[in-house]
Amino acid sequence: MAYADILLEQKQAALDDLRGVKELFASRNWFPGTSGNLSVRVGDFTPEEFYFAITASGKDKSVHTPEDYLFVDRNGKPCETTALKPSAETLIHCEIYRKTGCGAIFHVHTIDNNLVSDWYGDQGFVPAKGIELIKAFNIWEEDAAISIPILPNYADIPKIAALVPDALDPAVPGILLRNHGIYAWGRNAFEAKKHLEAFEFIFEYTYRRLLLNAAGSNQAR
Ligand SMILES: CSC[C@@H](O)[C@@H](O)C(=O)COP(=O)(O)O
Ligand SMILES: [Zn+2]
Repeated sequence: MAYADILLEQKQAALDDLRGVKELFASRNWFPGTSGNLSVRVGDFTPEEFYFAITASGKDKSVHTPEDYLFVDRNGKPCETTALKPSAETLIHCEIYRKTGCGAIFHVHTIDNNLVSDWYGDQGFVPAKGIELIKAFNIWEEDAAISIPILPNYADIPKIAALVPDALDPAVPGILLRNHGIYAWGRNAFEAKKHLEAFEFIFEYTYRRLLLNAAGSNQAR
């Protein structure tokens, strides 16, 4: 499917999704200092050809302007003539779409995801076990355990993007960049938001659990 074949209504629906999520996440202070980026895919998907709307780079994501988003192709190149630059991290979105065929990807920097990704950075994953919110990933097994992958936070984004395919765990719709933030995705904006919220719950839980452990409060367990 060519970009020209994507209906105006489909593009508008993607922009509406992005606007709603951006406003909500901004209200949670999930975009400090212009950090974070959001994207929603439009039209049909094949790994060889797909398109998505993504936040423009360096914008204040706590306000709405006519210059907040642009459409790009599978290589992260703008589909229409524009002065806007796509997110500096667009290539990571491209790689996640290409490998998973998902419909939306949300990236945020929070204190919790930074601290936890750094704490477990050397081992390359955050372990999570027996936390109820794991069910948000459609994992219903009792006392389930997952590992959330952590990639190094290279300044060179293509170098990070190249690591994405091997880091992906089909059961876990997210990847951390060490001391940077998380990418979470889903089949659509609703599911990507659900997954992101579950990850952030797990990171806050993990952080507090580590503090409790350090305080020796769980010695009976
Ligand atoms: C301003 S700090 C955050 C950036 O370096 C980057 O990690 C980020 O998430 C936002 O980049 P952007 O190009 O606006 O999408
Ligand atoms: Zn970032």
